Amino acid sequence: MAACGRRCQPAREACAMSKLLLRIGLWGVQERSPRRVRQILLVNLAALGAAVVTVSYQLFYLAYGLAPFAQVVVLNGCCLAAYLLCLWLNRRGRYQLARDGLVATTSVHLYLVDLLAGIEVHLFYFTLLFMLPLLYHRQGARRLAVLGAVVLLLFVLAHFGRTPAMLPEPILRVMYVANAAGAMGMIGVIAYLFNAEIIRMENTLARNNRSLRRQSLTDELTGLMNRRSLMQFLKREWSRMQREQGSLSILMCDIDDFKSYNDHYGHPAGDQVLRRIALPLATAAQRPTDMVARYGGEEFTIVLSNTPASEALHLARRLLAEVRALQIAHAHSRAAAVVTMSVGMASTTVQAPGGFQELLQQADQALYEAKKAGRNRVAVHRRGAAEEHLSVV
Ligand SMILES: Nc1nc2c(ncn2[C@@H]2O[C@H](COP(=O)(O)OP(=O)(O)OP(=O)(O)O)[C@@H](O)[C@H]2O)c(=O)[nH]1
Repeated sequence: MAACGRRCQPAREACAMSKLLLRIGLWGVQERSPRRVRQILLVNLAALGAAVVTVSYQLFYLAYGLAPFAQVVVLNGCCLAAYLLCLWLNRRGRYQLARDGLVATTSVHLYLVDLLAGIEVHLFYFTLLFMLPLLYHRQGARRLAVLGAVVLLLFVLAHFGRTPAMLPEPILRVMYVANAAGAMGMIGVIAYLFNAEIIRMENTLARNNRSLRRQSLTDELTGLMNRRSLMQFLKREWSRMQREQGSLSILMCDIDDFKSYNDHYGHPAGDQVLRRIALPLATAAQRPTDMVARYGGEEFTIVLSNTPASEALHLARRLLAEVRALQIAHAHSRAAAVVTMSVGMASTTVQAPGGFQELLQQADQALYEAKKAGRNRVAVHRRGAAEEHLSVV
């Protein structure tokens, strides 16, 4: 129930008020469970509200003359102590007792005040009824219905069973309006706070969902897209290519002799290499329709939409040069004295049969050829008129 979200901006004052109420209602509360915090807040605010109303009445009796209201004044004093006790119980961690004590005290208090002085404070039963589902949300519908029925019964009994009012008509009218306004106001405040809480929860949920989705599509080590998002992207681009009669190229990149790099320099150093190599790859494919993903292990995949084979090959060569230019020493590589990579490339147009899985497979075959031919080079899967063949360039 802490801070207001961005939605509070247009209603800054209202937000400040809810913050103040939250601060008052949760003063000294150490609890973390949101449900428990809501209950404590509600009990504290209701106990404080009841205490304020009771004190107002005590002041009124004091000004008007205590004698005719002696019984009510004593009753008010006892109930005031009980409301304060509820606040104290919450601070001591006796949450259930505080809640039950508040509901019991309020029920009896309202009933007896009406019975003894006929002041129509039973209007506050509306507030109590509104609060019950929020206070006893775990109790089940049946128990809640029973509690609600008891409160309603008390309301009816108080309404028809109260003594004739001891106050003259104009004062009584004003009190009636004040009680009605007080009961409605308290319902409004509670509804406002809970609505603010629902909005805050919704925002948190949406934020968490976005973050989870990002995590499920991203490779943690390199920050590139992962294999799952690669597949989703390829599926989408494949359909787009077919719709728009375009072309698609795939580069499958694999670091050379990475096992021996790990063996000699250690796994953390290997991780660092993966991160460093991810950078030129990510910056190389920058069109919105391009994608770079970590396919798995030390293998990266680049998808280039609407890119003919000649352009894709140019990019592949540039990438090989950029990785070499990183100058990461690799004394145990069979390809060079620095870390290098091999690239397998496959391109297709809409006229070509097969799906994107086939294209991936072709790029993989080309990568195998590049490795076989000595690493640190590009191999292209070419589709001839009569047959397919691979060429290392
Ligand atoms: N540091 C690190 N190593 C990884 C990671 N994922 C895979 N590897 C390592 O990458 C190595 C890949 O080895 P191989 O598939 O034998 O290939 P290679 O040694 O690179 O040889 P060629 O591909 O034939 O050049 C394995 O030793 C894996 O443990 C990772 O996230 N971090």
